[in-house]
Amino acid sequence: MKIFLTGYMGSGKSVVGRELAKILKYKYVDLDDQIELMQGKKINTIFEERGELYFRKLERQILEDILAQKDKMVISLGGGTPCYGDNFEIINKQENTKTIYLSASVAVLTERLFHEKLQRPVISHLETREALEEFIRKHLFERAFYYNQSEIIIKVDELRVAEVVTKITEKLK
Ligand SMILES: Nc1ncnc2c1ncn2[C@@H]1O[C@H](COP(=O)(O)OP(=O)(O)OP(=O)(O)O)[C@@H](O)[C@H]1O
Ligand SMILES: O=C(O)C1=C[C@@H](O)[C@@H](O)[C@H](O)C1
Ligand SMILES: [Mg+2]
Repeated sequence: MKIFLTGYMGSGKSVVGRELAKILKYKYVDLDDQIELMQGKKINTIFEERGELYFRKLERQILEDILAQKDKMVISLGGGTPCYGDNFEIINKQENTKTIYLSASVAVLTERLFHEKLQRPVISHLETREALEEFIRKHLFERAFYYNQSEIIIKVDELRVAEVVTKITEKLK
């Protein structure tokens, strides 16, 4: 089985995905890390040098590579991956996949991302907490349409990472 984690930046796809893979003894792939590895560049640099569209094409290519692999895997998608082109459709078309939306509130995302926005080119220009919150509110509203197409939805605001992992393993039974 391939388990795909979806959700907004800061929802915990990477930290939860890594732990979930350990517990299930599945291979772990972080789509963003994979892009950086293949390009030998940070995502920030790719955005700066080539722009977002180029990044989205890379993201799509790597998603296709992952889908072609046979291993049992946990895949942490990028925050935008399910929202571009037919990325979500090609995931759902595959047999034996589960998609899981880590759903966090605007307040929690703002709190987490304010300290980490510089690694994330989509939000790095937002200087104040208020500007970041306003941006996330609108952006999450647009993107939630895609994230909500995931088969399992976990509300993560009140949960520690280990608790999110436990919830997921229970829902997978
Ligand atoms: N359940 C949680 N409780 C507390 N902190 C959390 C939780 N989940 C994630 N975090 C923290 O939030 C930050 C963002 O998490 P993470 O990098 O996993 O998000 P992401 O969904 O992978 O984001 P991106 O889409 O940008 O890759 C990290 O500092 C992480 O430790
Ligand atoms: O939400 C987004 O559009 C992004 C999220 C990150 O995971 C990275 O894929 C990149 O920073 C873009
Ligand atoms: Mg991540």
